[in-house]
Amino acid sequence: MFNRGISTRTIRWVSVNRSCLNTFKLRATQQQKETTSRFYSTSGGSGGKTNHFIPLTLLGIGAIGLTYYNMNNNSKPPLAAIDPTNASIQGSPLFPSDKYPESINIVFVLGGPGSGKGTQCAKLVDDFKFIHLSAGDLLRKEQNTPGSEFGDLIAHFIKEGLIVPQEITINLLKNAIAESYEKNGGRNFLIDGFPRKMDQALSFEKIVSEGKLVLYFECPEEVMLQRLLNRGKTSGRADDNLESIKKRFTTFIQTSMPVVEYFADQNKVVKVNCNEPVDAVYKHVVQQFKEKKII
Ligand SMILES: Nc1ncnc2c1ncn2[C@@H]1O[C@H](COP(=O)(O)OP(=O)(O)OP(=O)(O)O)[C@@H](O)[C@H]1O
Ligand SMILES: O=c1ccn([C@@H]2O[C@H](COP(=O)(O)O)[C@@H](O)[C@H]2O)c(=O)[nH]1
Repeated sequence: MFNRGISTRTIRWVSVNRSCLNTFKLRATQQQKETTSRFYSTSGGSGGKTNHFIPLTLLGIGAIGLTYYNMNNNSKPPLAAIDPTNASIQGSPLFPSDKYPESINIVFVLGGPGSGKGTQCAKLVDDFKFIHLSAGDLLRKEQNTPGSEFGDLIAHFIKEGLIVPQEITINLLKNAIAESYEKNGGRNFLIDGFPRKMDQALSFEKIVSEGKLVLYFECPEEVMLQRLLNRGKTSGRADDNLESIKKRFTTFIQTSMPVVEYFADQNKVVKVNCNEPVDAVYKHVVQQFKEKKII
């Protein structure tokens, strides 16, 4: 019924050749630099003519050097040609809200790493038969699928605490939702740890379905850090270590919080304090869901 495969158009950039992974790594490094540099970018201030001269000269030399380098390395595809984050996903929603007003309820579950999203989702599944789809779990599963051409790429982004190119994650989610819908019909879906970036939020609603609500767990960083370090003793996750955790926190604040704000502006966010015992947090969640008529 639904188109399962990751479309040719979607993966054209990945199947160019294996050396693409290096380009994505470059892209990942750029993603890190871009977000970090936001802290340092200031407008106006002390710069006079002499202050601009040196950086501009260096920039000019750099541009010439880069052009020369590219001319001699034309076996590598230009970054923009294969950069999936530049590609806007086209298509009509799998579940348009006018056709599926009631049968599909999408709840996005967001919160910092270790805030307890998975723990609370598991309880909602037990009590209310939600379908729980964790974007991180789907990515890890794809990463561990023998022969997956995305395996190395996903592993790299996860270890660096960065957001995997949206096409991959959205297609994994879209397929999982379609599969569940075929099997069970309309249901309440908890989409855990997604959308983590604005492009994902916009594309998902364009090609899958509108999000009805965002359950957002608010938690002090220190609490999340201790939870993750503790989980790391047994989880076997490549990103449950201090270095990756710090990167994940940075990505969350700089890249994922704007998504929460975007949905808050639409009055779709319910906020729950997760710095309480599991059952106390759960009580708040259930209460909020009842108020919003999700359950
Ligand atoms: N309210 C809580 N109090 C104490 N510990 C908790 C609480 N909620 C979850 N934990 C523990 O904290 C750790 C992280 O929880 P969980 O995996 O649910 O977080 P998460 O938000 O899904 O994390 P990630 O985004 O990294 O996947 C787990 O070991 C879990 O048992
Ligand atoms: O939409 C998403 C969701 C997750 N990721 C990557 O996966 C890891 C782990 O996610 P968890 O939700 O903590 O399991 C996350 O740090 C990202 O690197 C993603 O890229 N896109």
